[in-house]
Amino acid sequence: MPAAGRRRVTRRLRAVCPRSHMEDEDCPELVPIDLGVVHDSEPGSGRKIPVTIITGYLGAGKTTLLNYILTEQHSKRIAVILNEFGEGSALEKSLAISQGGELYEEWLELRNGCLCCSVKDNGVKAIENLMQKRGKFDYILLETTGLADPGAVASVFWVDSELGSDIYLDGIVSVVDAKHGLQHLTEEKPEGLVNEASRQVALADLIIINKTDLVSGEELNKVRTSVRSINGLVKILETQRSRVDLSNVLDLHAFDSLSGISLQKKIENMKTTHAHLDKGIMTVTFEVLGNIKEENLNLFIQNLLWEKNVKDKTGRTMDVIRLKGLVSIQGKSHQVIVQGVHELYDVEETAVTWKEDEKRTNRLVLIGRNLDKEIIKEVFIETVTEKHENS
Ligand SMILES: Nc1nc2c(ncn2[C@@H]2O[C@H](COP(=O)(O)OP(=O)(O)OP(=O)(O)O)[C@@H](O)[C@H]2O)c(=O)[nH]1
Ligand SMILES: [Zn+2]
Repeated sequence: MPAAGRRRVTRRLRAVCPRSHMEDEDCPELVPIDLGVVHDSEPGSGRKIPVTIITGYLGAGKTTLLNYILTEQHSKRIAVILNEFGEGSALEKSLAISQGGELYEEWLELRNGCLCCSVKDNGVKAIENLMQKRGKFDYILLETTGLADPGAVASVFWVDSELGSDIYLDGIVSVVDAKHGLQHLTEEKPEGLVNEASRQVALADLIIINKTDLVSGEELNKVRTSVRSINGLVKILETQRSRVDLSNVLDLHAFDSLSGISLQKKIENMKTTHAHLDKGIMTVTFEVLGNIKEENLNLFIQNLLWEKNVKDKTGRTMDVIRLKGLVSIQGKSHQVIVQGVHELYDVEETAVTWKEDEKRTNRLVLIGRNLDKEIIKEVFIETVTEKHENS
């Protein structure tokens, strides 16, 4: 039984991948090839290690950002995981650990290769095992390949807190190339697939538009507008050589209840969505007053993310990539935050209480395709006001 007021729902059979080794319970082991000095592993410290995913299209400036963080941040022992973590085939992973401005690289062997899908929790386990051998890191930075879907990688790390993992997902940072970003974002994929660049922007908690030295103010404006039209919630920074104030990148707590306060501000400041010309990804937000039941909220989210039976006017399935919300659950004095990535979602109480004179309300933000705000809002109202019997 999940602890009261805290619930992570994962539907593993659906949420993972079509491969056949789902039954395989073997844990891949990250093996440090050079077993050098073993550091204190601070037993029993109970401290959880944040993981920041750094994504962005080919050549956007991800590695430049990583290197910048490693040179700027001396006080933390940062582990950097490079290359195709989370993708199927590679047997070796390079893992670089930085300490005191020096970088140690290690090659890691994955015994049974696949870190994605079935082994998703084991991927985290592998890092935990390594920390046991090598001492704890303070922070983990993970660079995905330019064509990766960060949602899949995020799912690996957004693990059930009840599993007692040492690691938590802190945030997703996407680097966008100021010069070529627009071209990547508008690229048409066959069969109406979402292009990778848009997906990376949709999932991001922070966007860094990099290489601003290569574009005019007007071009930069276009990229910014395009990014904003996809993700109405994300913070956008503009950089050269990915030089960014690190407090904007690290410790975002974008996936836990601590983000409740900043989420509220962001939702309040969000401009109402403007009409969209393209059929790409966009952000919609709506608000419904009153208290709702948690079971009805679950039903709403599951219809959207799992059953995918919410359609737009023309019968197309609404495809939600990212979901965030602050809701008011009946009988709970605290605001509740809802988070979703692909088919995983989480409902968690925040530290913020509803004030006595405050109107109880539910605000949701959805990022995805074929989203029709009016229809979603209607479906939400229907679902939360309907009487669902307890069996
Ligand atoms: N002009 C300019 N070049 C930059 C800037 N930032 C990075 N670069 C260059 O762009 C190239 C790609 O940068 P990387 O950091 O390797 O990009 P990446 O996203 O890690 O690339 P992949 O891992 O290959 O997808 C390098 O040659 C960088 O030196 C910038 O702000 N301006
Ligand atoms: Zn790179």
